[in-house]
Amino acid sequence: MSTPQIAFLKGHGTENDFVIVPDPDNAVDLPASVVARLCDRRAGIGGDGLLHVVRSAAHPEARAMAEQAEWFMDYRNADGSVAEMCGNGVRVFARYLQRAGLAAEGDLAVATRGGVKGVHLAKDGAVTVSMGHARLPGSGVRVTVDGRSWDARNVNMGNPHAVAFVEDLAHAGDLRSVPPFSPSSVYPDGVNIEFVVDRGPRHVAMRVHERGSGETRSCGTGACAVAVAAARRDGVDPAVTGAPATYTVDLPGGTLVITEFPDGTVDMTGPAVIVAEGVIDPDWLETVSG
Ligand SMILES: N[C@@H](CCC[C@H](N)C(=O)O)C(=O)O
Repeated sequence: MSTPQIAFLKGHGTENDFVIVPDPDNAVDLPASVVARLCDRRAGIGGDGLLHVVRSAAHPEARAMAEQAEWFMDYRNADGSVAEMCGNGVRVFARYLQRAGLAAEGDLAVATRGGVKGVHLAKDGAVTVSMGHARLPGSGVRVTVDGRSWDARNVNMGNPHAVAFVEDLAHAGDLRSVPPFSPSSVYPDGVNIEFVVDRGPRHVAMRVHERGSGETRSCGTGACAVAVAAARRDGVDPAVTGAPATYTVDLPGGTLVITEFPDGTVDMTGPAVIVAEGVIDPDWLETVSG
């Protein structure tokens, strides 16, 4: 039997780039090995991750959310591993739905492994995601790169982050070749690590080493974790002041604006772009699926 043709798109949010595979009925088999080949920048299409677009009702992990959100973002990292949440991914996912005529400008809900997220597609092209609550479990960790080490704050945005304030972003070294953190009891499933410097009042810049993808040019959940960690470091807690706190976060691939509200929820706003679409060559797919 010949392999069926599978459509894909390519998109990015602040240069965190994704292969998008629309598959409403959850009919496409995407084992980790195939995802890793599709995300390979030389032998595949290339991406920091893959967005498998499935109707919630058709996916066992999302069926319970189908009443609240028609579409499920089945997110995979570039190495094929599964993650709970991807902030830039949700924005690009929503942009794809809009482009495909499956969502309109305004509000929609997207199911993720981290729960249902509210998304707003604005007229000016910006996309805002209600990311839910940031959790800051007490335990900190130590992050070491090239002989330098820093205390890092443990922030959970549905997925795990360790946020380290450094003197210079260059001190994070070559994050492509040096995984800066080894598995520990604090993060048995691995962790995303953010390196942060100040740029001005409520304005920071960061680099990130993503679990399952290596250094990327942006990470939405990471930017939220950084904004919340920076606020606490600055003595700002919206739950105490009763006023929202907004931080601007510069990343190598662009800028994200993060607001934490008095109820502890976090909104993230940034761009989302579709750059191409095509068809995966069935012969190639057969060789990598083998
Ligand atoms: N790039 C994403 C985060 C993707 C998941 C992450 N690598 C993990 O394993 O938790 C974002 O924009 O949030």
